[in-house]
Order: sequence, then C-alpha cells, then structure tokens
Amino acid sequence: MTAGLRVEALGKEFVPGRPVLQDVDVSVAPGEFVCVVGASGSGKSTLLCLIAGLSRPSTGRVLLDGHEVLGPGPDRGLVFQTASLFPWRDVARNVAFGLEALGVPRAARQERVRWLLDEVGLAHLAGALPGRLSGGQQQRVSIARALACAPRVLLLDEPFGALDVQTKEDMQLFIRQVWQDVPSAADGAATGPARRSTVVMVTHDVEEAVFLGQRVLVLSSDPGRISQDIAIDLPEPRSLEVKRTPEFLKIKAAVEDLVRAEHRAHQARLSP
Ligand SMILES: Nc1ncnc2c1ncn2[C@@H]1O[C@H](COP(=O)(O)OP(=O)(O)OP(=O)(O)O)[C@@H](O)[C@H]1O
Repeated sequence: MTAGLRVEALGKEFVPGRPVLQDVDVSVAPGEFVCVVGASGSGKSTLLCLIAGLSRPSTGRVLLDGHEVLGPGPDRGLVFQTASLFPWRDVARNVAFGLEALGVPRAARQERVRWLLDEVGLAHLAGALPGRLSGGQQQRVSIARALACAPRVLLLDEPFGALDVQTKEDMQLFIRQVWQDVPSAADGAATGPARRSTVVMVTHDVEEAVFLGQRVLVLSSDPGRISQDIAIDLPEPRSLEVKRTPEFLKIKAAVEDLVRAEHRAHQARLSP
C-alpha cells in the first residue's frame, strides 16, 4: 500500500467533450504541504473537490494511502473560502460536529475540542455563536472543525481569500503552526513530519503559495493539467521576514510569470 495522496490520470468533464481537468497526475507525500495555483477557471477547486470525494472523476482516480476515494470521509478535512459554520451551534459544538457524527463519546469529544480550541487560540470563545466572531476567528473555527477528526489530508480552498491583508498574514503563520503542531490520526507511532496532516491548499495568491508550500503546483487551463511542480526550498520554519528575501522574491516572480503565461494562453484561446 502506498502512503500519501496519489492522483492518477484524473479527468473531469461537466460538459461532454469539454474537459476541465485532463490527465492530472500528482503524488503528495504524507505530511507534505502543497499549494495549487493557476489562472481563474483552470480547475483548482474542481481538483480539490475530486480529492475530497465531493465529486466523481470522469476518468482516472484519487488514492489515499492506497485506497480509492469514492466519496467524502473523515480522513479528509475541508475548509472553504467562507467559513460555512453552523450559525446555531456555538464554537465548541461546531468543532465537535464531525466527532459527534463519528459517535465519539462525549468526554473524549470535549477533551479533543478543548485541545483544538486552545491550539487555535479560541478557548475563550468556546461558548460563542459564530455570528459574534471576526472573519479570521471564523476561519480558525473552520480549521479546528476540519482537524477535529485528525484527517490524513487537510484540503483548503482559498481559505484566506476573503480576509484583509493583515489578518491573512496572521492566518498564514497560524496554518503553518497548526500543520507543525497538530498530528494526523494514523501513524500513531510515527514522529516528526510523517505524523503531520498532509495539506493541499488552493490559492490564487502566488505569494501565499510560495510562503506556505513546500511545493507549488501550477495548473494550466483548457484543460487543466499540472504544468509545473516546483519545490520551494526556503528555510524552515518560515517567518514573514522570508517574504522580503531575494530568494523568495525570485521564486515568487518566476511562479507569477508561469501563471500569467497560462492566463494569457487561456485568453488567446478564448478570443476568435
Ligand atoms: N458543477 C459544475 N458544473 C459545470 N461547470 C463547472 C462546475 N464546477 C466548475 N465548473 C467549471 O469548471 C471550470 C473550472 O472551475 P473551478 O472552480 O474548478 O476553477 P478555479 O481554478 O478554482 O477558478 P477560480 O480561481 O476562479 O476559483 C470553470 O469553467 C467552471 O465554470
């Protein structure tokens, strides 16, 4: 059995004969943090939905630890751009949702929720309803909820896209910290990076992708394919200062050029 996430010859058509994704092949090792960038409409969210099991591929398959993904499951936690919390459930009960669905006993549930809320810095808001929270706080709750069942893979679809610049940077540091601190369920005996959740994050923000990702995948359009798979060899752990280094700026510019080239090629194909 192969550990990690494997996307094999994946294709998706919503309209027959017009594939949004075609022949997407990629492997993500356990504990790896991978970002996906690409022009608008290149199929980034579609790829994430297929990995999540929210949508079925037209061709190919997704394997998680050797098992084909056939639908959503607690081994994959999902966070979208807007928090989509249950407005009638307080913060703690939002985080507890997946654990309740799995039938985790109350005491174990409460302990896990308390630990997660501490980890995301929101223990003091456990009893608050989501409507009282800021956008950044709501996304922290969403992330805690996605992590509650200790998923093997955390799937993030533009999770910070709706936040202001300052909050966004706080959240970037936060998600990196969470990735380092919160272990995934399986591999109980493992230590270090192998115990971390695998993260696949879609973003249109190249700076964010280069700052967060150990790898950045660039998706081409018409149809969406992985056109580049770039290892980001920046020092770890990452701090915001790295964004001002020549090395970072150079990688960012190169990835921006690739995305721009894909976008222009897409526009050219659309114009008569
Ligand atoms: N359920 C659907 N039915 C029909 N077409 C769809 C559906 N979902 C996505 N598409 C189409 O698939 C293409 C890719 O959409 P997707 O949302 O995956 O792109 P994206 O790269 O995430 O875009 P953006 O960066 O703008 O969010 C688009 O042309 C979109 O219209």
